Amino acid sequence: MNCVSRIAVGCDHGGYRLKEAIVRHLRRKGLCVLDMGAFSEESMDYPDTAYKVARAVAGKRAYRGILICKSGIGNCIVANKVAGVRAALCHQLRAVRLSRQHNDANILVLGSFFVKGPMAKKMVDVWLATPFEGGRHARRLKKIEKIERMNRSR
Ligand SMILES: O=C(CO)[C@H](O)[C@H](O)[C@H](O)COP(=O)(O)O
Repeated sequence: MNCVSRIAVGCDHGGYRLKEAIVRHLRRKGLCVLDMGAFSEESMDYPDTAYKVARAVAGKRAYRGILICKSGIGNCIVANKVAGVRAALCHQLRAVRLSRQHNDANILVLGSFFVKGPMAKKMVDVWLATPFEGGRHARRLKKIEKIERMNRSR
């Protein structure tokens, strides 16, 4: 099992079933998965797991993260509060590719109300396989990092 490229995965109750399917999919591919919950469909608060996954990615305990809730919106809001995280909420394959090519997204956020099993797995595969293009996009990410530093100093 490839634990060098550990992927942290998290969800709330609304994303639980899809999270379970994606965790199985990743493990079948031989990837090392850090399943940070939720572990049932019992109602819970998405910030709890979204923050754990974001910290795991920002802290380099996972090289990528995947977050799932009903819309994906709340998870994305939480994850992007953590410096070093570039979380992208995607409902289409094209957005998934662009999130990697242009934004070097390190967390993929999915909404279970918008994306179902087979497409979600395809999106994850594309997301993991698509490289960052660098160049002008790297210049823009440096500006985001500068904003993060300025925010920390306030
Ligand atoms: O973050 C969200 C909304 O922006 C997620 O979609 C949650 O899954 C959703 O808010 C949960 O709603 P519920 O009525 O408490 O199940």
